[in-house]
Amino acid sequence: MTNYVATIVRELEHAAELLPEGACDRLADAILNADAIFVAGAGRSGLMMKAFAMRLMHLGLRAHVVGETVTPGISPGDLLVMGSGSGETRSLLGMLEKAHALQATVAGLTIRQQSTLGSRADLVVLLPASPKDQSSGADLTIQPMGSLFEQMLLILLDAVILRIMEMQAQNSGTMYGKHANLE
Ligand SMILES: O=P(O)(O)OC[C@H]1O[C@](O)(CO)[C@@H](O)[C@@H]1O
Repeated sequence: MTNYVATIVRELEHAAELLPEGACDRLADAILNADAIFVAGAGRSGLMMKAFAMRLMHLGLRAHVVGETVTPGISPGDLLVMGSGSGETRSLLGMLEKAHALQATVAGLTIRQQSTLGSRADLVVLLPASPKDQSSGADLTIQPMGSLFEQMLLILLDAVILRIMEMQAQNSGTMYGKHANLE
């Protein structure tokens, strides 16, 4: 019987080796230079972005999830971080244009530089994976649709959190003080 867990871990190790140099540093710098950080993504990609926003909040940063009822408007000096494997998810592209019109910076985490998100974001991090239609990168994964992308998104963003912790001399203890206490 195939050990699927081991197969997924091998896919992740391989994809991690293909990650562009300095991706974490560039994202960490953009986050620390922003007044507030907004995150957006659809479906499972969106869930990974929400997990990231939670850790940004634990770091004491002003983090918001686009679409939540309590999310304020974006302003100049803010950063919108979007995760989309295809880089073409329609609901996200409207936000990208709007954020630019409002003079916010956009960071895009996607697979293809030639996608709309990859070509229009101010800061682009390319993740080696396959988009949901598996039109490219299918040799990297046996998993369905965008699963490898979504896993890499979570791992890369967790690495960005570690980088910010290092830059700010924070640790799990300082962050745990901001953990939800009404759960
Ligand atoms: O990451 P993308 O290309 O924006 O696509 C998001 C969509 O893909 C999925 O994550 C499925 O792989 C859906 O949950 C979601 O609708």
